[in-house]
Amino acid sequence: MSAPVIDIRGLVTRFGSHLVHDGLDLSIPAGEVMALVGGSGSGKTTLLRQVIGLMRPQRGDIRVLGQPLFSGDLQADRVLRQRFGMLFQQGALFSALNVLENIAFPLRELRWLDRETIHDLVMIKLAMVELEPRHAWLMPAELSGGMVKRVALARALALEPELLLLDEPTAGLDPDRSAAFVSLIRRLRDQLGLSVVLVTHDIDTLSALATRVAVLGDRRILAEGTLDHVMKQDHPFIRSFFGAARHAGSAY
Ligand SMILES: Nc1ncnc2c1ncn2[C@@H]1O[C@H](COP(=O)(O)OP(=O)(O)OP(=O)(O)O)[C@@H](O)[C@H]1O
Repeated sequence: MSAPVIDIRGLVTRFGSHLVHDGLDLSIPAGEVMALVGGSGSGKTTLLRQVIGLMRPQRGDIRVLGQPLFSGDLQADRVLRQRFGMLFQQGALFSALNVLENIAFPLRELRWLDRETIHDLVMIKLAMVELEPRHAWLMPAELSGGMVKRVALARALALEPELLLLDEPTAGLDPDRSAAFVSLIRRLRDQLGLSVVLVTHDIDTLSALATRVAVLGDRRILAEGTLDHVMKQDHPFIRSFFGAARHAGSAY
């Protein structure tokens, strides 16, 4: 198996007296699409926030792309953060910036690209997510839910990351838009050779995208492996989450 893109050891997360993760271990191999599932409040989003360095755990080690997070070396931390992209649950676009400026944001932060190059790169990213050049001038409030997700995905891909993290990528989309967004992610993943980690509640999204599944529950990883392997594990959450799929027989 290839080297892990994310390696988490002994993670402990606490909000006041509320213990969310307690000695959680998880290793995600490169090249996989790992779906992270778990009950509401099991700590999936918190885990993603920790992996991108937005939150520091009370205890434990997180290595991303072989590098420790929070190394204390600001330059090394910045370079590491440029190697992964994150799609937040609601897109998290800057509402005062238009589409072009939103996608350009991480490129401008590099401080060494000129205006013209940034413009050209943004147009390439827009085409990658199947939007048109005219969409560059729209404000986030003028976009449909599906377009917000595409713009947020283009921004997450702006720096050509090796690792893409997606928090509920299809939440809030109708079935057709959801299926179209899933096939876009799958195509980009194949074309760009990305490793992907996604949090999802949606069994259709999971079965269409994931090559591996990790189940978060009881403050740790309950099961991890292929969908077939995980579905066979005997745990109340796993039984209820995958129950419909199991009854559907060969559908998954
Ligand atoms: N900043 C915070 N302050 C206090 N508690 C928090 C904070 N962020 C998360 N929590 C709590 O930590 C737990 C895990 O939250 P998290 O959002 O990671 O769960 P989740 O598995 O992503 O849930 P969902 O599927 O409902 O989005 C929840 O009980 C939540 O209330």
